[in-house]
Amino acid sequence: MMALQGKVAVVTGAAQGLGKGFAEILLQNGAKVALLDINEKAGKELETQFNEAYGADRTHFYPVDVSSDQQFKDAFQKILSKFGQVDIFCNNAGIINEKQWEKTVSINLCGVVRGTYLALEHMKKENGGQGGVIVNVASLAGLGPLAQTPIYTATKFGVVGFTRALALASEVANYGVRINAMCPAFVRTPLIDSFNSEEQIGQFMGLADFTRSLMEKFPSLEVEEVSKGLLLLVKDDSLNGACLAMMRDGAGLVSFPKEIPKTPVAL
Ligand SMILES: NC(=O)C1=CN([C@@H]2O[C@H](COP(=O)(O)OP(=O)(O)OC[C@H]3O[C@@H](n4cnc5c(N)ncnc54)[C@H](O)[C@@H]3O)[C@@H](O)[C@H]2O)C=CC1
Ligand SMILES: CCCCCC(=O)CC\C=C/C=C/C=C/[C@@H](O)[C@@H](O)CCCC(=O)O
Repeated sequence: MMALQGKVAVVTGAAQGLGKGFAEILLQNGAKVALLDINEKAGKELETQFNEAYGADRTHFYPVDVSSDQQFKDAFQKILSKFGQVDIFCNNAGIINEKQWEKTVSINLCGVVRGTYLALEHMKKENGGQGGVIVNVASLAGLGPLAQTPIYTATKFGVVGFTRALALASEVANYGVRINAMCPAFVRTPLIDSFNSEEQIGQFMGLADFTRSLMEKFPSLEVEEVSKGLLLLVKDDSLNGACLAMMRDGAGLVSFPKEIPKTPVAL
C-alpha cells in the first residue's frame, strides 16, 4: 500500500462536492494537496479552512479552468515550484450541460486528458520521474447510459475508455504510473440537482422522471463514502486500470469481459 505521508496530490474541481472530499481525505492521510478550481472565491476560502485544520502550507489553491491548456500548464509549473513534486493527480472537475455540450466535452473529457498528460509527463520513469498514481473521476454513467444526459454519458464513457487504455500503455511501456477510474452512482452534491435544470438539460427535460426513478434504484451516496473509494485507488499499488463502481448497496471493482458478449446475426 502507498503511504501518503509527505506525498503531494493535485485535485481538480476541489472547491466543493467530491473534489473537496477527496482533498480532505488525502490531507487527513498525510498528503499535501494542491486545490484546482474555476471557483476562485470558494477555492481560497477552502485553502484557508484546510490550512487551519491540517497545518499551515499543507494546502494551496490555484485558480484553473481545466478547459484551458495554458492555465492548466501554468498552474502545474507553479505546483512543482512550490511543492517540488506531484505523486497523486485526481482529475475530478466536471459539469452537466446538455445544451452547451461542447463545453461539457471540453471540461469532462478534454480536461481529464489534459490533467492526465500533465501528470504522466512529470511522473513517468522514462522521463526521470518517480512514478505515481492518477485517478480519473468518471461515473456510473460511464458504465451504463444515463438517458437524460447523452453528452455527459459520452464524456464519462470516454474517461473510462481513456483511463483503461492509458493504464494498459503504462503497464506495457513500464511508465511506473498507475491510472484508475472512479464510477460512483448519485452522490449528494450540488451537481445532482442538474437533472431538474432546463438551462443544463434542455431538450431532455421530459426525461426528468426517468432520472428520478434511477435515483430511487441508486439512492444517493455521501461524499465521505466516495472519498474512501478514492483512497483505495490511490493507496492500493496493485490497482492499475481499475474502475471502482460505487453505489449505496456497496462498491466493487468492475470486471470487464475479455471477449465482448454478442448475439450472432446472419448477414
Ligand atoms: N454528484 C454525483 O452524483 C456524481 C458526480 N460525479 C462526478 O464527480 C465529479 C465532481 O462532481 P460533484 O462534486 O458532484 O460536482 P460539483 O458541481 O459539486 O463540483 C464540481 C467542481 O468542479 C468545478 N469546476 C467546474 N468546471 C470547472 C472547470 N472548467 N475547471 C475547473 N473546475 C471546474 C466546480 O467549480 C466545482 O467546484 C464530476 O466529474 C462528476 O461528473 C460522478 C458520479 C456521480
Ligand atoms: C443527471 C444527474 C447526474 C448526476 C451525476 C452522475 O454521474 C450520476 C450517475 C448516477 C447513475 C447512473 C446510472 C446509470 C444507470 C444505467 O445505465 C444502468 O444500466 C447502470 C447499471 C449499473 C448496475 O446496475 O450495475
